[in-house]
Amino acid sequence: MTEPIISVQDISIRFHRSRRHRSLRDLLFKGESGVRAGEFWGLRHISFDVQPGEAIGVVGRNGQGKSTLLKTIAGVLIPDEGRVNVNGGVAPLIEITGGFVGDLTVRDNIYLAAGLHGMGKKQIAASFEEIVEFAEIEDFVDTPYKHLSSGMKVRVAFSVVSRLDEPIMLVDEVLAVGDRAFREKCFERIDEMLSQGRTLFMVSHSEANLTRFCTRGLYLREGTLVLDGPIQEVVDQYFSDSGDEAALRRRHERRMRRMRRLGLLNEEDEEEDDGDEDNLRTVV
Ligand SMILES: Nc1ncnc2c1ncn2[C@@H]1O[C@H](COP(=O)(O)OP(=O)(O)OP(=O)(O)O)[C@@H](O)[C@H]1O
Repeated sequence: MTEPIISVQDISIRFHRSRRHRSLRDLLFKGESGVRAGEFWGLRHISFDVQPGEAIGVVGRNGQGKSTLLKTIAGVLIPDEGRVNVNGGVAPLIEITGGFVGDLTVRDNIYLAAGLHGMGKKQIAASFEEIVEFAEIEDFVDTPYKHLSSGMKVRVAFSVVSRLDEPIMLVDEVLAVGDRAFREKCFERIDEMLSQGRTLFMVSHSEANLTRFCTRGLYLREGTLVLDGPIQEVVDQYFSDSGDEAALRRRHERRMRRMRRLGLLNEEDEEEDDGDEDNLRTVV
């Protein structure tokens, strides 16, 4: 096995319920092993290694630590305990519009964002047309960023960040903002990046997206890693734990359609299966 590109060793992150940011005092006096009143563990004792080129899907219900984990890998959050080693640059497609400046034009923002990620002026100029074209905002390059619609903002940000030549990509649910056609373009771009051997971390609640891109899954519950394994196994466990009957039904229907296409299902089987909700969990 090669050297891991990401190594997460027993990390924990403590949050305060009533303060968005921890104070300097919190950062300096962190000797206690537990949490103080009003604090909780956003992440607790998380460990895993990632090999270059792996595509990892992170699942879990809302508020279980998925974004916190991605932000830690991006270096935006520093763990209170444990260590994270990231051996390569990161293209963070998470909260991607965050670094953009509302009063600056789209053009200036493209130069600013790409520059902050280490692209030289010449390099940006060479990619500028392509970035604008991918985002489909040709008519708005001199418009202040704040006047774009939220979908257009995400397009610009995705277009810039996905152009960065970084070996690690972090993708959060930001893509949910784009329309269907643009989302498909983004997915093609992610496919392209994966085929170049980049490493992917993707947070998603969509089984289709998780199984399309990822081979391995990490399942977070209350800030702890409850399962690290093949993506299908992790997704199955997640949906079954969350009792998401609608998702189970959709998955069941997809499986039936697949079997029908392959000629593995005859009409009698289909009649028997109709409305058999109780069997749903065992079939999927
Ligand atoms: N900077 C912060 N300060 C205090 N609490 C925080 C901070 N960031 C996250 N949290 C809390 O940590 C917990 C985990 O948040 P996180 O955003 O990682 O969840 P998530 O699994 O990504 O959820 P979702 O699916 O809703 O995006 C939540 O309770 C959240 O309120």
